[in-house]
Amino acid sequence: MAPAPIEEVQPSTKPVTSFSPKTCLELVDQLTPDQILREAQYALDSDLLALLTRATRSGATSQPDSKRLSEELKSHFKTMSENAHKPTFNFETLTSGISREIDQTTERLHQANSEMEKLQEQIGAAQQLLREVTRTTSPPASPTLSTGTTSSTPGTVPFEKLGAAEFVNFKAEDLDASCTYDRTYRNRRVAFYGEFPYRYPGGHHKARPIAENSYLKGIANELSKSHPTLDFNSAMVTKYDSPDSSIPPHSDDEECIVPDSSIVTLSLGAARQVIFRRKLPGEYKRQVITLEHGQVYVMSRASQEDWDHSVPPVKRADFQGLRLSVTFRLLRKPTIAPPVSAPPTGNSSTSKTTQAPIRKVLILSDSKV
Ligand SMILES: O=C(O)CCC(=O)C(=O)O
Ligand SMILES: [Fe+2]
Repeated sequence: MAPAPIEEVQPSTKPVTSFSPKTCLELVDQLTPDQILREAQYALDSDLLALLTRATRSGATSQPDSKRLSEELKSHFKTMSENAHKPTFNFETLTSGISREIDQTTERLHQANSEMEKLQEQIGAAQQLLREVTRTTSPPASPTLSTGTTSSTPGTVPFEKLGAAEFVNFKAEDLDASCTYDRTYRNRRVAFYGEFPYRYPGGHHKARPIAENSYLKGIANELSKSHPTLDFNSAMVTKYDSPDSSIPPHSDDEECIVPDSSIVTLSLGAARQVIFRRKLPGEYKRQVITLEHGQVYVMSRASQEDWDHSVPPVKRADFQGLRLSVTFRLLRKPTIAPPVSAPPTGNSSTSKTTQAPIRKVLILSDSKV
């Protein structure tokens, strides 16, 4: 059977009236449910009407064309129903927009990071330059001995050099011959004499009084006579008898040295250098003194917190021979730990010397070894 011809449908002849959105809403409010349905149907029809009009105008009366028209209608309805459920914003557009923003921000972050790295490099170079300039241009500090219990300020030096006259007649060889050395380090020997034992990182010495009428006693007596304010109760003789003989950087900061006392060193024999370094972080200062025979230098115990000192090795060709130093210190009376098994006495007025327990500590500071 031949398909019925499609009648041409005239577009709606309804008069076109324009309403403001407000009026439209008011009108919709007044419609009954049936009227709303009819209006919706009309809106839908007007789309269909337009399609049918287009199809008939183009003479689509044959079967294949009517099939095409029906396909077109189906696809039209499909699109309409899909659009009806689509959200008002496009999710994909939104996410791709956001990821583009993220990419741009990340790129800007990378640029900022590399700028920051460049700046840090420049700051490092500037700091290095400043250190160099400070090292080469800082004027020598005035030789003010940093004494007292507080730490020294960068402007002061940790030693004071005293005159040599009183000790020039003492001989390094004679002192060496009269000493009994009680410790031998890698390249120097040490003889300790004192009322109390002396313990430091890397070594310790038992108490051993300076013998009356000994050569060392003569030196100690001379020191007490010529510098009566310098108080000491021990003397340590160090023997440097080769170019390698040296003492590494260290501080005489042991607890057993009386905190506000002075540490006095006499140099006998060949001249050697002593190097002082300020050891606080961020502060660079170095002082070198050359000690001749008979010279004395004094350091405060407090300065040991901020400075270290050393006697470096010398070149073989520069080695001038035997040097002995004698270091006088004021040591504390050691505290005695109570016997481990002793029952509690219940006596709260226990003497101070029996209170401190023996503690084993791992010492990580530099040593005199
Ligand atoms: O020999 C010197 O001048 C330094 C000795 C010294 O630093 C020490 O015995 O602690
Ligand atoms: Fe020392």
